[in-house]
Amino acid sequence: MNVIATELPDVLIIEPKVFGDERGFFYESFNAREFEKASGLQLQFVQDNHSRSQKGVLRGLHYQVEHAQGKLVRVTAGEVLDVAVDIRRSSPHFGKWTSVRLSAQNNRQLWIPPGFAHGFVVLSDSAEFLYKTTDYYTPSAERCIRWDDPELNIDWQLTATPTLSAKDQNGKTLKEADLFP
Ligand SMILES: Cc1cn([C@H]2C[C@H](O)[C@@H](COP(=O)(O)OP(=O)(O)O[C@H]3O[C@@H](C)C(=O)[C@@H](O)[C@H]3O)O2)c(=O)[nH]c1=O
Repeated sequence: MNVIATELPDVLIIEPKVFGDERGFFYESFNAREFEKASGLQLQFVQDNHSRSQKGVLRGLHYQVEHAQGKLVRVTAGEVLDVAVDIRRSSPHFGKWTSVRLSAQNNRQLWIPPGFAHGFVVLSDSAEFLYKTTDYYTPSAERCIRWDDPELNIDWQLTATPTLSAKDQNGKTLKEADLFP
C-alpha cells in the first residue's frame, strides 16, 4: 500500500497493492494495521456507504458540523473527480481544495479527514462510489457548500452543467456557511 501526499497535507491518496491474475484481481480495500503503518492514522470506521450516479452528476460539497466525518472514499466502477476542501478556520489551508481522479482502473482511494467538505463529479457514463466514515450520518448536522462558490473557484473539469440534488442546488457559499473553528 502506497500513501501519496496532496496539496493539502491532511488529505492523502491511498494506493492499495493489487494482485492481478488470470481470474481477475484481488486487493485489500482496507486494512487498519497497514493503513496505520503507512499513514500514522488510527481510525475507527462506523459506516460504509455506496452510491451510484450517472455521468455529470455532482454530489457536494458536504460535511457535518457535529459528528464530523472522516471519509475514506473509492470508486469501483467508472471514474469521478473527487474534491476535498479545508473548511477549518484555524487551518493554514483554510478555503483551499484539492482534486483527485478516482476510478475502477486506478483503484485509488482518498482519505478526507473531519473538518473538510467533500464532493465529486462523475466523469464516466456512470460511477459506483464507496466510502467508509468515522462517524454516523447525522441529518440535523448536515451542511452543504455551493460547488460553484466563486471564492473556492474549484476546477471540476466539467464540459456541461452538472446534475445536482435539490439540496445541493441550495448550498451556501463559504462566507455564509457554518464552518469548523
Ligand atoms: C449520506 C446519507 C444519506 N442517507 C439518505 C438520506 C437521503 O434520503 C438519501 C440521499 O442522501 P444525499 O442526497 O445526502 O446523498 P449524497 O448526496 O450522496 O450525500 C453524500 O455526498 C457525498 C459527497 C458525501 O461526502 C457524503 O458524506 C454524503 O453527504 O440517503 C442516509 O440514510 N445515510 C447517509 O449516510
